[in-house]
Amino acid sequence: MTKTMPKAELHCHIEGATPPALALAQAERYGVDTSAFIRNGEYAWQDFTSFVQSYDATANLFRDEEDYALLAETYLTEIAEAGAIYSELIVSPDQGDAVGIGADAYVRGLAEGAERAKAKTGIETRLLIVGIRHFGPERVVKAAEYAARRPHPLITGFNLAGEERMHRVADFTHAFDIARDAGLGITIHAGELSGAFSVRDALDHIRPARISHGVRAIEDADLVKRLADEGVVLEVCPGSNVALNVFPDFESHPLRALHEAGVRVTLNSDDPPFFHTSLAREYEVAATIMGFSEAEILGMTRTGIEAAFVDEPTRQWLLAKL
Ligand SMILES: Nc1ncnc2[nH]cnc12
Ligand SMILES: [Zn+2]
Repeated sequence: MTKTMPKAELHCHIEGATPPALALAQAERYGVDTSAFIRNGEYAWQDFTSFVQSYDATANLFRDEEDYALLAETYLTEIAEAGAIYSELIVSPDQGDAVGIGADAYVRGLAEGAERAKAKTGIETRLLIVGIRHFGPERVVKAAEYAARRPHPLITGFNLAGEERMHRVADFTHAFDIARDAGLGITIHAGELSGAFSVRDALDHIRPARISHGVRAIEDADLVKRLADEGVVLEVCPGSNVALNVFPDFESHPLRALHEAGVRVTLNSDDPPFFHTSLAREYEVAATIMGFSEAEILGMTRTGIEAAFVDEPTRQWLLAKL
């Protein structure tokens, strides 16, 4: 039912979108043993900590500008062929530093991949700079300062990801102030690994337009009402949440409850092959297991475009495609 529907996503970590076959090809090229993190053609991990280890090992298979161009082009072409018209990729300047090419070459490569995918398929892409929470507040400030320099026109937003159980949201207000003052769109991972308090902290200290996940707000009815009243958009990633055991199964996932409470929700894939999902599968699960109608799903896509970190002419152009 959802196969031919137009799709949009606001939340995908680009290295987390590496198809295992591409990771294996990169590993072969650089002579890397992948047996610790790829088994039988699938990513291997047991919990959030080992997921991050597998994620980082995969990311480190991309070592020059062209590698990052290939990664972005591969992923964006795949989702465009499945109906995606818009994608926001979460990108980490720390990753450019980790592989020794620096943030500028890293971003240039990803942007080149986005341009190639757009030329082939028409998909529109923006890049959101992410600070990594478990690297600590100082490194996150550095990521925000990098984003605030607006090193590439496709960079339109700032996010905070990583281990949510480390530090408190209030430790990152300075980083978000820097990003907000630079005119970037603001979103933050909260209410995924930690509970409703983390979402409330994000609203109180950061005032984000959107929240990455936010689903554990469901633990607090007053907070759900606040999200609805304030029109904060949740980037919901059901497949990721079930894979990481935030909720035991799709039947008990709160997407429908949040939607019925009037919260603005969108469908996203997070780190698709790590969580045995794809943007197309998220749409299909919403239809077949969660029972959303075609009109409701189209409404979530529309919400995604309304909340996208793009200029107004681009937003209107994307909305006209729905
Ligand atoms: N699901 C997730 N939560 C927090 N940080 C992440 N980085 C990549 N995927 C993530
Ligand atoms: Zn995420």
